Amino acid sequence: MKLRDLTGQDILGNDAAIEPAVAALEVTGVALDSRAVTPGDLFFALAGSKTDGARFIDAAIAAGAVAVVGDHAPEACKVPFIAVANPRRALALAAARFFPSQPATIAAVTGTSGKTSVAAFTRQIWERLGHASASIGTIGLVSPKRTVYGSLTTPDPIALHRQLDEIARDGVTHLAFEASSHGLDQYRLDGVRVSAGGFTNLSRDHMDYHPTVAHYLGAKLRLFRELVAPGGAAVISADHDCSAEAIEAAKVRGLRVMAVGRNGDGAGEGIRLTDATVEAFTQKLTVQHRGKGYAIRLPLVGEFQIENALVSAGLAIGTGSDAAKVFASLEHLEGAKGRLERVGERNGAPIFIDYAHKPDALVKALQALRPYAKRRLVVVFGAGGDRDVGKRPIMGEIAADNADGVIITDDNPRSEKPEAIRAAILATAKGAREIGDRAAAIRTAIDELQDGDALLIAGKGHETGQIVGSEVLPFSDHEAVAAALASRIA
Ligand SMILES: CC(=O)N[C@H]1[C@@H](OP(=O)(O)OP(=O)(O)OC[C@H]2O[C@@H](n3ccc(=O)[nH]c3=O)[C@H](O)[C@@H]2O)O[C@H](CO)[C@@H](O)[C@@H]1O[C@H](C)C(=O)N[C@@H](C)C(=O)N[C@H](CCC(=O)O)C(=O)O
Ligand SMILES: Nc1ncnc2c1ncn2[C@@H]1O[C@H](COP(=O)(O)OP(=O)(O)OP(=O)(O)O)[C@@H](O)[C@H]1O
Ligand SMILES: N[C@H](CCC[C@H](N)C(=O)O)C(=O)O
Ligand SMILES: [Mg+2]
Repeated sequence: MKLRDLTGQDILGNDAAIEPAVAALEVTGVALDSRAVTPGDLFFALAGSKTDGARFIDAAIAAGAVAVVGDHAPEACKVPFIAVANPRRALALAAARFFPSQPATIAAVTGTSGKTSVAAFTRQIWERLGHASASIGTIGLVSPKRTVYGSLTTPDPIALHRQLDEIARDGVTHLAFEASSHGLDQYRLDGVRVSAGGFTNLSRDHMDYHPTVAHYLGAKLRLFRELVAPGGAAVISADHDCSAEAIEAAKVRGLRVMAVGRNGDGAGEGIRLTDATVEAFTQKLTVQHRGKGYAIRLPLVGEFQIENALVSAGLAIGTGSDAAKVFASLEHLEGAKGRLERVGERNGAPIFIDYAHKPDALVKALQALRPYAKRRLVVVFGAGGDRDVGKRPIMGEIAADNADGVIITDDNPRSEKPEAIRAAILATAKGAREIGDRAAAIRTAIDELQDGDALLIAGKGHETGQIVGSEVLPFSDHEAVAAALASRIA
């Protein structure tokens, strides 16, 4: 591929004038990290949160980079340097050129909570309707031919576009993926041909990264303002304070707005939830779409899963699937791993693993489990290190207010002192106990369960490791529960 194919005016903007000899350079790859450069690559020097990629230009050239793209030229550069106003966006668009195939139908979902669930549900709906379907997000890539564990919710643009190209060539026609606020803010998903965008909700999260809530919402709304293709669908949960702003952003772009939820547009394109009742571990729903009523038995615990299911249904309908078939398929949904997942019971008390690691999710998870606790509702949780410190006391208070027994333990301490993280939560979690060792905390909570209790183990969901310092130690809440239950039986 020639450099000009990756750096057209549409990618670089009008201020980038490239000499013909440079434009004709042969480029064999794109790279955003000097340590990953291979000979023939075009290196993108990105200013980041920890360091500046411009510091690694010489290292990239030494590794074989044939040209460099960045926003400010270094004093001396041994290979052609192309200056652009927005190197991150240029990288994503170049990556889309380099990895050109994409599934024909792509839905992206954003929102503080529910993205992983919506991506998984949308994939399952399409699958049931006979489409070769995949999802990409926090739990990695799930597709018919390959399943790859992921580390970021929205992968970096090179990894993302490479995966899109691979799955499209595998025959995947339908993809649902998660658009995190970091991903949107860092232009990781630019260049993806998004047919429909979904928006679940907005609550406190990532205040270590976004300077204000408005900035956080603004990042999420990039999905509608800039990324969903013209004429595409915007499926928006209508039951939140920010719903009107999201709907407005989509309308301004001329997208097909589908408002879903209790305030959804049941007479028109959206989906209105008209009734919901809990029945054992399922929920009976009635919904309305284009004026027609549908009854659905959703096989999931947690009121919030209704929102996720309706956004998913909207994404499938908004990309052309038959409404009646879509609603029928909701009866077969399986929750994403570690999302209010019932993993066992002791003395008749159900044990749930959930990924609630932010305040709103913790409230919702505890409220969802209240009907299953005739006696005590117990929660075991902590908070991740090197992340928003402000959420810790808020989550402590939520646990104290919404549970009858609270054990504060470690999540992923990362570079922080685990006892300091626990102390910040304990400060507001009145009556809570402290057991730092997560396996021991889970064991203790399970040991104490009696008939009529319910246990929530929150924060790590599907995770298979615990990040302590820079090490990832093998750890899974699922395995810890299984071990605790086995030790009681033996
Ligand atoms: C804070 C953040 O979002 N950082 C992301 C960002 O890195 P950065 O550009 O800020 O990195 P940096 O370390 O400052 O380095 C700047 C540049 O120098 C380059 N470099 C650096 C060192 C070197 O030797 N050579 C070199 O070229 C780096 O590759 C980078 O391009 O861009 C990188 C490439 O896309 C991401 O991998 C990286 O994610 C880090 C690993 C991360 O932990 N991100 C988390 C916070 C995140 O993105 N989470 C979201 C949300 C999850 C949720 O919703 O809860 C997600 O989508 O997962
Ligand atoms: N629609 C929702 N409203 C409120 N809370 C939710 C909703 N959906 C899920 N949750 C809570 O958030 C947790 C994470 O859900 P999920 O993984 O689907 O969201 P996510 O947006 O992908 O989160 P993350 O950004 O951490 O990857 C769940 O375990 C549950 O506690
Ligand atoms: N994508 C989120 C996941 C947090 C999960 C929680 N277990 C923690 O470590 O804080 C993050 O990286 O901020
Ligand atoms: Mg997720």
